[in-house]
Amino acid sequence: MITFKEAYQKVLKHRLNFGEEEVQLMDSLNRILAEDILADRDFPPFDRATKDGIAIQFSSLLETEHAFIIEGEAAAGVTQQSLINIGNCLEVMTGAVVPQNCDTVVMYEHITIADNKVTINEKVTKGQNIHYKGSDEKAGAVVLSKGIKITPAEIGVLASVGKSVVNVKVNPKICTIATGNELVEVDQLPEPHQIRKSNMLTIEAALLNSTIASSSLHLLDDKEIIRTKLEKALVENDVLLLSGGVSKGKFDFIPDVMESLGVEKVFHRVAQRPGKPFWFGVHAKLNTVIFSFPGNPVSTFANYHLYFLPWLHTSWGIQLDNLYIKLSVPMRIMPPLTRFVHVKTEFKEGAVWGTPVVENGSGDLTSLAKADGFICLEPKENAYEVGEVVRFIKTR
Ligand SMILES: Nc1nc2c(c(=O)[nH]1)N[C@H]1C(S)=C(S)[C@@H](COP(=O)(O)OP(=O)(O)OC[C@H]3O[C@@H](n4cnc5c(N)ncnc54)[C@H](O)[C@@H]3O)O[C@H]1N2
Ligand code: MOO
Ligand SMILES: [Mg+2]
Repeated sequence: MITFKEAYQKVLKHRLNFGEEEVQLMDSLNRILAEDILADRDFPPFDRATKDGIAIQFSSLLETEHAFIIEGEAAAGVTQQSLINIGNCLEVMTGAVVPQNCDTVVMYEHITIADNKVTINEKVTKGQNIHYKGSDEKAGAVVLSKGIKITPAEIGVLASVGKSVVNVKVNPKICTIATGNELVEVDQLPEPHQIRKSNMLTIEAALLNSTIASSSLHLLDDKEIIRTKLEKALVENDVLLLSGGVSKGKFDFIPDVMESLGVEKVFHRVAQRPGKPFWFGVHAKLNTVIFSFPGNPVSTFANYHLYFLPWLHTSWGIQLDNLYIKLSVPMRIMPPLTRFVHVKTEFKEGAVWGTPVVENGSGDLTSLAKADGFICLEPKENAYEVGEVVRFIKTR
C-alpha cells in the first residue's frame, strides 16, 4: 500500500490540459483567468478631484485675505473646464476632471460661500484632494495576472479596462457516479434497508463551488450494467468521480470493470484514514482520469478535497494555498496510516485553532456539517501537542 504523499504525487502527475475559452464578463466569476490583463489607459485616466468643493490655483492663496470669485463649475462626466482668471475658483465635484489652471481642491466643509465668493477657513496644501492621472497604474501595466481566480474584485478591474469578454481556463467534463443497490433518490422514502444517495450530491455541490456543472449516473451492483454505463461515460467525459464499490465486498466491482475497459490502475488503497480503499486510474487513449472514492460519505468527501481539488487546480496550472492551523487538543497518531481528522476552527489568541468534531467514523455523514475542514496528521512517535501547527484542508 502506498503512502498518502506518494498517492498525491501520482495523482498530480496525471493532470490534464483542458484548454482555454472566451466567456462573457459576468460568466467569468469564480473561473480561472487565462490571460494577463493590461491597463488600457492610465489609472485614473485624468487628474480626478477626490472631494466636492472648489478648485483653485495654489499660488493665488499667497495673497492674504484672498476671496475667490466662483467662475463656474466642473461636474463629473463633463469635459475638462478651465479657470479663466487665476485668482478665481471653480466649484468642482468628486470624480470631475480637475480644471485647467487649477492644482488644488478644497472641500466645501473648509470654505464659506457668500455672494458668489469663497473664503477658505483651513490650512491648504498644494495638490491636495487630487488623484493624479496614472498614479494607480500606467497604461500597459499588468493589472491582473493569468492563473488567478476571478472574484468580484477582479470583475471590477476587468470591467474598468473594457473586458466584456474574458479568456478563462476551460472546465473539465465531469460525471459523478454513485454505486450501490441500497441507494434511492432524495425524493423517495427509503425502505428500512435502503438509504438516500447523498454522496454525489455533495460532490456535485462541491463542483459547483468551482463553477463546474457535472452530469450524474447511478450504477446498480450488476457487473454488466456497470460495464455498459462506464464504457460510455469514459468516452464522454474528462473525469469520472465515483463513490463506492472499491473495497473488498463481493459486489465491489468497480476496479475489475475499470481494468476490463482498458483503464490503467495507477494505485488502489492508500495508507490513510478515512479514504483508504481509494482507486485511481487513467484511460490513456481516451484521456480520461478516474477518481474512484470509497463509498463511506466522509471518505468520499475527504478524498475529493485531498486529491481531486489539487489535481483540478494543477490541471488549470495553478496551486491551491497551503493552510496551517494550531491543534487545540493533544493527539497520538500511530503508524502506519496518515490520519485526516475533521475539525471545527476558531480564532483565538491571534491564531486559528482546530478542534476535532464529535463523530462516529467515516459513515457518519452528519459530522461533515459540523466541521470546517480536515487536519492532516502523519503518524509519529510522540503525541501531537496542544498548539502544534498542522496542515489544514479547508472544506467550507
Ligand atoms: N473487508 C473489508 N471491508 C471494508 C474495508 C476493508 O479494508 N476491508 N474498508 C472499509 C472502508 S475503510 C471503506 S471507506 C468502505 C469502502 O467501501 P466501498 O468503496 O466498497 O463502498 P460501498 O461498499 O459501496 O459503500 C460503503 C458505504 O457507503 C455508503 N454509500 C455508498 N455510496 C453512497 C452514496 N452515494 N451516498 C451515501 N452513502 C453511500 C454505502 O451505503 C455503505 O454504507 O469499505 C469498508 N469495508
Ligand atoms: O476509508 Mo474508510 O473511510 O476508513 O471508512
Ligand atoms: Mg464495499
